[in-house]
Order: sequence, then C-alpha cells, then structure tokens
Amino acid sequence: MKPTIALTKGRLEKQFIAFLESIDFDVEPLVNKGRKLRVETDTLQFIFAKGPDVTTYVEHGIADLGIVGGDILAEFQPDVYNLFPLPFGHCRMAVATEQGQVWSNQKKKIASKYTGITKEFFKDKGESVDIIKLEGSVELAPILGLADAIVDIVETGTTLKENGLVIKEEFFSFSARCIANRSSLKIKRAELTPIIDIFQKQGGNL
Ligand SMILES: Nc1ncnc2c1ncn2[C@@H]1O[C@H](COP(=O)(O)OP(=O)(O)OP(=O)(O)O)[C@@H](O)[C@H]1O
Ligand SMILES: O=P(O)(O)OC[C@H]1O[C@H](OP(=O)(O)OP(=O)(O)O)[C@H](O)[C@@H]1O
Repeated sequence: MKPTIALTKGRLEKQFIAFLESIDFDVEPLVNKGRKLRVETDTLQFIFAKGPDVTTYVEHGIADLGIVGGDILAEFQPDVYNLFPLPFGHCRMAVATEQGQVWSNQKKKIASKYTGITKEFFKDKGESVDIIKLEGSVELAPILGLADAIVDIVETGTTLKENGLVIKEEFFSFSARCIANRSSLKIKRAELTPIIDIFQKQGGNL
C-alpha cells in the first residue's frame, strides 16, 4: 500500500501543489484530477478533504500524513503527531469589531467558526462571553448586529477592511502543518521518513 497523504481542499491544496512543484515533484496528476477526490501517483496516494476531515482520516490511520491549517489543529485537537510547519497558509487568529465600537464591560456576543478557540481565548482572559457559531462570512455578524465581535482568520486584512471592521487583538499566528498518524510513523517509518524529510528540509528553505 502506497503512503497516503490527506490534503485540505481549497486554498491549502493550491499552495501545497505549488510547494510540491517547487521541489520538482510531478504534480500533473494532482493538477488534472478533475473532480476526483483520490489520486495515485507512482509512489503516493493523495486524498482531498475539508480540513477537519483531514485530521479525522489521519487520526484513524486511513491517511498516514496530512496537510492541514494550524487553526484546525487548535480547534479540534486531534490525536495525531503534529510534525512541523509548512511555508504557506500563514494567517493570524484575531478578535475584530466594527470600527469605533466601544468595548464595554457588559457580556459580549462573539461570532465565530472557531468556537473552541474562542472559548479558550476568553476563558484565559477570565471573560464570560456568549459564542455564536457561524459557518463562514463571519464578518457579517457585527455589521448586522448579530454579535459584538468576531474571532476569525486574518491574512491580508482585506476582508475586515472592506467590511468596516478592525482588529482588536491578534492572539495566534499559524501556517499549514504536516501531521502524521501515530502508528503509521512506527509501522511505515521506512516509507514515510524520506517524504517527511524532504517536506521538512525543503519547507525550511522556502
Ligand atoms: N484567508 C486565508 N489566507 C490563507 N489561509 C487561509 C485563509 N483562510 C483560511 N486559510 C487556511 O486554509 C485552510 C482552508 O481554508 P479554506 O478557506 O480554503 O477552506 P474552508 O475554511 O473549509 O472554507 P470553505 O468552506 O470556504 O471551503 C484553513 O483551515 C486555514 O488554515
Ligand atoms: O484577511 P483576508 O486576506 O481578507 O482573509 C481572511 C478571510 O479569509 C477567510 O474567509 P474565506 O475566504 O475562507 O471565506 P469564509 O468567510 O466563507 O470562511 C477568513 O475567514 C476571512 O474571512
């Protein structure tokens, strides 16, 4: 059985393929996969899934390695080896509010896709908040009065800016990371070590 790598679809998939290309890996089967969710090359099998599901496939040993955002690891805390950062997917997690919002002492409503991270953040501050779970377009929540603030990913800051929001506090910087199934690292050490080494070494050079 070829080693299996689970890739996060979307942004990270594109950036990971560019990374593979930069280390002279033949990415043609990945680039031309169409709607296929499983692609085999001569040496590897790739599967494509949403970030939280990448961690599930790796945790269950269906995938040996995974490429996933640090945000997903912080939110879901899967039981996997969190091996090393990759040189793409750099973002920050931030609390943001409407420009000019007065931050009173009253209990706040915080909207986020990341309820676990939000809960931990305010718990560490000793502040009790009501958390409202959203699935995306989180920046809408303060504008429309659903929440006082959001906790969300910021990369360039464009989405915040174009929606009249400002960062109140940044608290977590992260990038994409390479994760591994705990047993695979022992059982398939011989096959996985060269892959891990090249990702880690080349990642450091970019
Ligand atoms: N604006 C961003 N810039 C860079 N990386 C990002 C950004 N937003 C998210 N990411 C990273 O990419 C990963 C995948 O995000 P992406 O937006 O592609 O998928 P998603 O969160 O499942 O959203 P969607 O449901 O729109 O596909 C995130 O877990 C995070 O690590
Ligand atoms: O700082 P920026 O460069 O503007 O990037 C940040 C935006 O990117 C992500 O949203 P995404 O595009 O994944 O859409 P979503 O709101 O549906 O999650 C994130 O949730 C922010 O909204």
